[in-house]
Amino acid sequence: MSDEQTRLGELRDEIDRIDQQVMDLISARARCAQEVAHVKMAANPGEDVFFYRPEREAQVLRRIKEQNPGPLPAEEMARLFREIMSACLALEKPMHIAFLGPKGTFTQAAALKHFGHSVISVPLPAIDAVFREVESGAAHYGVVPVENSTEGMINHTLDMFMSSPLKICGEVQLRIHHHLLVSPANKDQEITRIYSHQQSFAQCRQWLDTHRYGIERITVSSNAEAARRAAEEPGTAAIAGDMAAELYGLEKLANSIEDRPDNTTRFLIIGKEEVPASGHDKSSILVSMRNKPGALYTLLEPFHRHGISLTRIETRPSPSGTWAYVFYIDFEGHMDDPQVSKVLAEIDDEAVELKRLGSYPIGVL
Ligand SMILES: O=C(O)C(=O)C[C@]1(C(=O)O)C=C[C@@H](O)C=C1
Repeated sequence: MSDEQTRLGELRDEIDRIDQQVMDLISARARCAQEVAHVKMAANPGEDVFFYRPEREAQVLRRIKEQNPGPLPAEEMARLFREIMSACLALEKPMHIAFLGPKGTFTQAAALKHFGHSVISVPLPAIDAVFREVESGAAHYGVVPVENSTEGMINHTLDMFMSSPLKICGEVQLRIHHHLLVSPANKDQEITRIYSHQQSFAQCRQWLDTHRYGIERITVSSNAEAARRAAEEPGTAAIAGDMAAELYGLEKLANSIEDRPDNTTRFLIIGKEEVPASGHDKSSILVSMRNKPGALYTLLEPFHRHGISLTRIETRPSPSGTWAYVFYIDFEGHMDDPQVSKVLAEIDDEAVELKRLGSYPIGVL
C-alpha cells in the first residue's frame, strides 16, 4: 500500500468516527425537539400550538453564524443547521407551506431557503390564493414575493395586506440568477421564441437586447411555466432559475444573464401569529392619513424623533376612494420595543387607520 493510500485510509477512518458522533448528536438534538413539542402541547391543551418559532430559529442561526469556527464559511454552517432544525421541526409537526407556484419558481426556492427542505411545500397559482390558503388554515404559513431590487415592489402582495387579517412572520432574501435554458433535444436548433415571466424579462432586458435581439419574447405566468414550455416545444428557450431548469431537465445556453449582478428578491412569510422579539427585528405597518398639508411629515417625524430607522416606504392608492393613499412602511425594531410603541401610539392619534402587519426577525440566511 502506498503512503498516500495509508494516509487516506487513516483519514477516512477518522471521518467515519466523526460522522458517528455527528449522527449521535443530531439524534440527541432531535429527541430534545420532540420533548419541546410535548411541553408546548401540555402548556396549551386543546388549543392551536405554534410549533414553529421564527424568533428562536433566527436566534439559533445567528449564534451559529457568529460562533462558527471555520474552515466552513458561516453561511454554509448556518445552512446545515437550517436543515437540521427543519428536520427537528418536522418531527414536532410537519409544516404545510403555501407558495406562489407552480413548482420550480423562485418563491419555492425562497420557501425552502427559509424553512429548510423538511416542510411540505404547496404550490398555488396566485398571490391571493396563498393568502386564502393560510387564512383558511389549510397551510400553516405562506411565502409571497414583495420586492425586487431591479424592478421594485410587487404591488399585488402589498395590496393584499389591506384586507387580509394575516401577519408578517418573517422575511427571506434570495439572489436571483436567471439563465437562458433549452431542452437538450433542442440544443442545436435555431431559437425563434423565448418564454419567461414579465419580471424576468425586465430583469434581463439589456442582455436580451444585446445577445438575442429580435427574437420573439412571450410572457407567461411564471418562470417555471416558461421552463415547462421550453422543455416541450422545439425551437424555444426559457429564462428561468436553477430550480426550474432542474425540474424540467433543461440545459443552460447562457448563465446568470440578469442585468444587475446584485439582483435580489425579498419574500415575506405570512401566518396567523404575532412573533415575539428575537433581538434583531423589523416591523411593517399600513397607514392611511387624512389628505391635508404636511400629512407625510406628520407620519414620518415621530420615527426621526425616536431614532427609528425606516427601511422602506411605499405609497399605494387607497381602495376607499379616488386620490386617497395608503402608506406601507417597514422599519427597524419590534412593536414591543418601548420606542416603537411610542411612535405607533403617536401615529395612531393622527392616522385615519393604522394597521400593524407584524414584527419579525430580520432575515438571517
Ligand atoms: O425551541 C423550540 O421551540 C423548538 O421547537 C425547537 C426548534 C429547534 O429545532 O431548535 C424547532 C422548531 C422551532 O421552530 C424552533 C426551534
